[in-house]
Amino acid sequence: MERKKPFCGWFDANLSEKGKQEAVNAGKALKNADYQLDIAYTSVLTRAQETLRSILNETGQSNLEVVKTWRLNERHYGGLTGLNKAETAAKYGDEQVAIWRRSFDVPPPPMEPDHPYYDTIVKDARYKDGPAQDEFPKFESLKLTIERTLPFWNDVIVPQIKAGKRILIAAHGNSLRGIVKHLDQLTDDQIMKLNLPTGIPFVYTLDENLKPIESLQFLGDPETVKKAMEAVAAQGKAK
Ligand SMILES: O=C(O)[C@H](O)COP(=O)(O)O
Repeated sequence: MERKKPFCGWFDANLSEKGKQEAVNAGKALKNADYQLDIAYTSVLTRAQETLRSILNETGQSNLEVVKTWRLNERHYGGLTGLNKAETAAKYGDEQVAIWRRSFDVPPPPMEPDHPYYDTIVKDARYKDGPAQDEFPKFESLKLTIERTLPFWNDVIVPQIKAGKRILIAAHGNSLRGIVKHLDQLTDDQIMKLNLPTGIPFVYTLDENLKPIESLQFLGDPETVKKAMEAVAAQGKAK
């Protein structure tokens, strides 16, 4: 197991070598399933954009229209940003880290102006069109993440789906958990137990009322998906 995972949140980390390989594999899985796409959405963070680029290369659709928005960013991990997850668990306990990572509405501690990444993030030119400085997050729970992701889903993505477009979203564990919670109408308790695996695409086919015809379907064999979910969950354990 990899032991060096930091909380990234809005820190603009590059993909690891493993992440790059996972992105290629995700692209192959979509190609094998023969998905044709009309438009793609991603966050303003490099790791999601790199993932999307690899996927589109693999599927032979590198010219696809791509829309980037901070509203699909990973949740803002506040004062935990940059800290090693396993070391944080050793210091504060597995239970506290599980609350910070997966509780629905308990946010991590805030990112204060003396945090090493505060200026890098707040002053980053990619946020010039939003969020506004007085609304710029210092931390986000899943609840707060959903509050900024869902308006984009409803106002921008839903009209495209209604127009018959087939869409791809390359985003992050927690911004995607928000969309899954919304689509599958999961309770606050149910979403706490869901760890989305990295690098394994999942598919929704929606009916005319935008309700999933089937809930969350992964493009991977069940054993691989289960192991990948367990690996994500284990990142927050001291041992
Ligand atoms: O930003 C991060 O650190 C990860 O993308 C998601 O982290 P989590 O699985 O600990 O919530």
